Amino acid sequence: MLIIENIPLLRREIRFYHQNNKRIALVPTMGNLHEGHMALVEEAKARADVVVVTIFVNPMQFERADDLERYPRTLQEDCEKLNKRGVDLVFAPSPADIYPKGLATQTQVDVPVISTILEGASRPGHFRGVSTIVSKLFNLVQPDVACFGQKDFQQLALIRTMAEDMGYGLEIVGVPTVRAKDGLALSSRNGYLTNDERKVAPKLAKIMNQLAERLTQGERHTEQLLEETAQQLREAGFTPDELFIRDASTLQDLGVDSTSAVILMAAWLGKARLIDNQQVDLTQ
Ligand SMILES: Nc1ncnc2c1ncn2[C@@H]1O[C@H](COP(=O)(O)OP(=O)(O)OP(=O)(O)O)[C@@H](O)[C@H]1O
Ligand SMILES: CC(C)(CO)[C@@H](O)C(=O)[O-]
Ligand code: BAL
Repeated sequence: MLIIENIPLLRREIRFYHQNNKRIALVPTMGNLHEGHMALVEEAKARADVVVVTIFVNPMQFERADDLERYPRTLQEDCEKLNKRGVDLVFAPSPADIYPKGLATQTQVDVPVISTILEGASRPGHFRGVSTIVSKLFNLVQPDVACFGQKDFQQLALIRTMAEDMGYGLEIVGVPTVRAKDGLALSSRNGYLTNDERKVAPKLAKIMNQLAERLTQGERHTEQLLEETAQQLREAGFTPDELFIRDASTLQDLGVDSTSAVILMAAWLGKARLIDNQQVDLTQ
């Protein structure tokens, strides 16, 4: 497995893959890899000849300096895990490689509406940072296919929109959320939980499942459902941050013709902001 830290060497390798007619799959990450990331790697392997994983803690998408500073950086362990999975190339640049002029004058890519609603409203600038870095990675790696987790539901929708609007002509694959046995969605930020908080954390998914069940049973009074869910979260020890029931394809409010809903949740537990989501079929 090649580990490359600068752009000229990456370009050389990508040129080589193209000359040999290799189909390239890209898996963008911020490192501190867990089994969720490995599911993306396996999906990428199944869909291409060559798998490129990027590890870059992207400063442009962090709206809080303390979050950026404490984000776990574990490059050596990450590379060992990726090597065992048969990844071909890891691209792990520094911020100076990606943003040589700094952030203030860097060209940005923005996907209107979707970048400022829901999670975008509570994390201003976050999605502009995501679309900018992912756009840059698409240009550098020139993949045929790129894999993203459904755990970051709005991010996946944002990237699909950007790829289509900008004519990238690559396939965007959404991979189902990998969970711990007790139901907690795997996330690098779970590492911020204390042992006691870790025992409480799976209640987020449980409460979400109960809400999904009520929607499946035909309940549609969303305001009341959300209020009751927020109360359940508070009683379990969370501080709810975001709680939405939206149309899964438009991310707008449910309408009479909505066929699929998505529950989007973010809640604080101690120092960790946990997120989760679940799609619900409304046609049953
Ligand atoms: N549990 C999971 N199952 C499937 N995909 C996941 C999971 N966790 C993260 N991913 C995906 O891995 C990619 C990289 O995510 P990232 O490196 O931010 O990891 P993370 O664990 O989500 O960290 P955090 O949310 O704390 O930043 C994204 O496409 C993300 O959706
Ligand atoms: C897609 C991504 C790697 C861009 O920095 C990041 O937002 C993430 O890890 O989900
Ligand atoms: N996995 C989403 C990246 C972030 O929270 O910044």
